[in-house]
Amino acid sequence: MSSKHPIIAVTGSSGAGTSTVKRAFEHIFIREGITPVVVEGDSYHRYNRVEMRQMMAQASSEGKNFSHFGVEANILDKLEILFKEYGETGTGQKRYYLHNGEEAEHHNERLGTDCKSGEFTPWEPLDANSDILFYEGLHGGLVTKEIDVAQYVDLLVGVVPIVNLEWIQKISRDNAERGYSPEAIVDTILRRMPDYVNYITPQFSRTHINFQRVSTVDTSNPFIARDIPTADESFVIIHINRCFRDRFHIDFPYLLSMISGSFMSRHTTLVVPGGKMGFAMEIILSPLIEQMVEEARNLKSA
Ligand SMILES: Nc1ncnc2c1ncn2[C@@H]1O[C@H](COP(=O)(O)OP(=O)(O)OP(=O)(O)O)[C@@H](O)[C@H]1O
Ligand SMILES: O=C(CO)[C@H](O)[C@H](O)COP(=O)(O)O
Repeated sequence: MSSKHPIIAVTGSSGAGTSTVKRAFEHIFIREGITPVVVEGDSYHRYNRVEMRQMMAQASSEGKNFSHFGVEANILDKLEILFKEYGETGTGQKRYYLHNGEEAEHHNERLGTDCKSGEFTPWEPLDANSDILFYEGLHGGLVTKEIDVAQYVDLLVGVVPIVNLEWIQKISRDNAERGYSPEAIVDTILRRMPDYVNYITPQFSRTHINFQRVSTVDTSNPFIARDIPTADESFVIIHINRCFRDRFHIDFPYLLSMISGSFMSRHTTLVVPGGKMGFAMEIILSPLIEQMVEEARNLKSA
């Protein structure tokens, strides 16, 4: 943990809604006058799309499991090094994984490169003089025997819909925005399942705060669902780790009075209507982030 150069990580499975939550954080940063450097977890994949397909075919022919959720398909030792370096000096390098032609065009224009969808941009230095590093991706809370990414994270947030909802969100997004067939997406979910259990879910016991969306409509068969349940068709369960709650003096009675329709289901767990998720994030997280950044600025100027 570094209080001079704080790191915030939003971690969740593919389709969980981490990109959506990232936008909520970006609004907080703009409003609070905070300059972040943003690191996308997908840029720590080890292989580009063509290489990954070759690796998956090879693993499959050997009867092995291989997916983006696992450690072998990613350079998580480098992610750990980035977090350590940023925490110590506020510096480091980043790159982007290009999911589609639109992202490729945007970064090619910016960098004068000719990268294609499914490839990485070249590594580039992080912008100097940032207030915080903001990571969004699959492995912000990862700990294995060899790698410990979580140790450097000052605020670790889990985004975890109930699993049927997560699958509906993934199938819908990958079909509409990434052009994959529903059958191909279900194959990906199945192939990733062992790594999901071994590497993704354990992270949610290390998070400081989890946001878990639960739907109030029938999602019993997520594989035939046509629409993503809307905000009004859901609640969000917000679980705050006890030590973290004490460190930042999180005041549940205040939150209950501010968020209409909210209630406590346990002494560390607040439930809010789905439509209030953005607002809840804002009033819970803004003061914590403000405090972290203020402490960091004081340390830097001391
Ligand atoms: N709170 C929400 N309410 C309604 N829809 C949501 C919510 N969160 C996410 N979604 C929808 O679920 C889909 C997946 O969300 P998102 O793209 O944020 O996932 P992700 O975790 O960033 O996935 P990846 O890591 O694969 O990019 C999107 O279509 C998004 O609009
Ligand atoms: O979802 C992901 C991780 O969250 C991967 O970024 C995604 O699967 C990349 O693979 P492809 O570009 O082949 O779709």
